[in-house]
Amino acid sequence: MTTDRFDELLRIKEEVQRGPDPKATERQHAKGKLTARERIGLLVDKGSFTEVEALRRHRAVGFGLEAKRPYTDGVVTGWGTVEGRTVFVYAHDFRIFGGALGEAHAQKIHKLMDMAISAGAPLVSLNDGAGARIQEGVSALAGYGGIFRRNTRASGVIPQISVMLGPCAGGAAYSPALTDFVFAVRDVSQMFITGPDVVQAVTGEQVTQNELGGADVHAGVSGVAHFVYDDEETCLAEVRYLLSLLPSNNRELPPRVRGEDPADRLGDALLDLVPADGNRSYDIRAVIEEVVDDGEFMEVHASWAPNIVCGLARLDGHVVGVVANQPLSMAGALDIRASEKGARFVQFCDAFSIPLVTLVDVPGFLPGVDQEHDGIIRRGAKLLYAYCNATVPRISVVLRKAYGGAYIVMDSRSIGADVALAWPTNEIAVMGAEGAANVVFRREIAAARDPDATRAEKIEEYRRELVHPYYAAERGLVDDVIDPRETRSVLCRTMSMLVTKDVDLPHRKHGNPPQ
Ligand SMILES: CC(=O)SCCNC(=O)CCNC(=O)[C@H](O)C(C)(C)COP(=O)(O)OP(=O)(O)OC[C@H]1O[C@@H](n2cnc3c(N)ncnc32)[C@H](O)[C@@H]1OP(=O)(O)O
Repeated sequence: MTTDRFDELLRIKEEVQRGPDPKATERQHAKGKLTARERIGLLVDKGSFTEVEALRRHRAVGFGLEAKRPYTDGVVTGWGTVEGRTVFVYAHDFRIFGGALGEAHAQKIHKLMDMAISAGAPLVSLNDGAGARIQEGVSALAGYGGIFRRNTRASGVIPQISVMLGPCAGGAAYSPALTDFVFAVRDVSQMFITGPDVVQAVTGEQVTQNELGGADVHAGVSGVAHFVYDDEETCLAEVRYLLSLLPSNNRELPPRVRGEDPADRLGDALLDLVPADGNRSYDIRAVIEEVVDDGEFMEVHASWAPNIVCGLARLDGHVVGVVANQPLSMAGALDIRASEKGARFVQFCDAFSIPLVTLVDVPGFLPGVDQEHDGIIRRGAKLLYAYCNATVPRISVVLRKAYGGAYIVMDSRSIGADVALAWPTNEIAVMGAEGAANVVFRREIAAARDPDATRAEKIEEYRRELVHPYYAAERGLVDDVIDPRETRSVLCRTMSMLVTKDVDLPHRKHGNPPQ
C-alpha cells in the first residue's frame, strides 16, 4: 500500500477521534459533561473498546445537511469488556447535531443491537441526545421505531442498561423506558417526551429542564430512573458493578463469586435490629446487610416507593434479588407504587435466572379512596402476577407480620415460594387480633355485660389460636420456624440446594399481565 493511503487513513482516524470543532468539546466540558469517548473509556476495561462504523456518515440532503457530514454521525458504537466479559455500548455525541438521531445514526445502533443479541451480551446505551433529528423527518422517526422494536425483542434475552447523560428528549427517553435499568446523574441528566419550550407552548406551564425531567425527579417522583448519582464517574463505576452481578444473557447463570463472609455466620445483631413489637419501625436495609455476603447490597429504585426495598446482593456467592417490606416507610404497607416497583424487579430477576429472597413484614395493602380509584386492584395485581409467574428459586422469610392479601402476595408458599420460613415472633393471619376480634365477635362483645373485658378476652383467644407461626407451620404453609440469628446460614444452605431448580411451563405465546 502506498504511503498516501496510510496517511489518508491516519488523517481520517484522527478526525474521527477528534470529533467536531474543539469548541464543541469545550462546551460539553463546560456543562460538566464528558464526551462520548471519555464515557466509554470509563465504562469498559482499559484498552478493550472496539469501534464499529466509526466512518459512517449520513447521506441526507436539505436544510444544509449536505455540508455537514461528520464521521460517526453523532453516535459511537462498539463493544468492549467489563471485568473481562463482553458488553456492547453506544454513546450519543451531543457535539454532533445535539446527539439527535438520523437515519445513519439509527442504523448504526440497529446493527449494534443485533450484534449484542446474537452474541448474547449486555447492551449499555450512554444517552445524550435530543431525540429524532428534525431535518431528517420520518427517516429519523423510523430509526427510533427500529430501536424500540429491538429493545423489546432483546427484553429478557440480554440485560439492557440506559445511562442518561444529557438532555434526552422524545425517542431518547422512550428507548430507555423499554430497557431494564435507567441510571441518571444529578444536574446532567434530563428526560422528557417534550422539552420545556413545547410544554410552555401547549400548557402554559413554565418549567426548567431539571424541574421537568431532572435526575431526582425521575428517581423520586416518576420512578423512571432506578439509580441516581452525583457525577458521571461514580455513575459509570456503578454500571460496571451492576454488570458484574448480571449474567450475560438469559441462558447463563449470574457469576458466582465467593467472598470471605462465611455462609454459616450467625447474625446476632438481627435480634436487636428487629423490635419484637410489631408496631415499632426499623430499617429493613440494616437487616438485609446483616444477612447478605459482606453487607453488600445494590439497592434499585432507592428513592421511589421506599415502602418496598428491592436490590441485588450475594448469598454464599450466588447473586440473589432481595425484595423486602420497609417498616420505616408507611409501616411497610403495599401501595400502587410499591407493587409496580416490586413487580418489575421480580420480573427482571426471573428473566435473568436470579433467585429471589423475600423478607416479609407487611401490615397489608394501603387502604384509601385514592389508591382504589387509581387502580390498586389492577396495579397491585402486577406484583402478584410477577411472583406467580416466576420460576427462579424463591425463598421467603416472614420476620414479624404478614396479613391478608399482602401475605399472599409477598411470595407465600401458596403462590409458589419453594421454601417459606418464619421467625418465631411472627404473626401470619387474615388480619391483626384486634381487628379480627371486632369483626368476628362483634355481636358477642356488644351483648356482653363488660364489652371491654370480653373484647380483650376475644383478642387474646384469637392471638393464642391463630396469630403465631405454628398455625402456618402445622399446615405446611411455612416450611420451618427458624432462629432469627440463623437466617443467613439457612438462606445460604437453601439457595445452594435450589440453584439447580428446573421448571417446565405449559406452552403459551406470552401471558397477559395486568397493566
Ligand atoms: C420521536 C422523537 O424523538 S420526537 C422528539 C424530537 N426532539 C425534540 O423535540 C427536542 C428538540 N430539542 C430540544 O428541546 C433541545 O435542543 C434540548 C432540550 C434537547 C437540548 O437543549 P440545549 O442543551 O439547550 O441544546 P441546544 O438546543 O442548543 O441544541 C444543541 C444543538 O443540537 C441541535 N438540535 C437540538 N435538537 C435537535 C433535533 N431534534 N434535531 C436536530 N438538531 C437538534 C441544535 O440545533 C443545536 O445545534 P447547534 O449546536 O448547531 O446550534
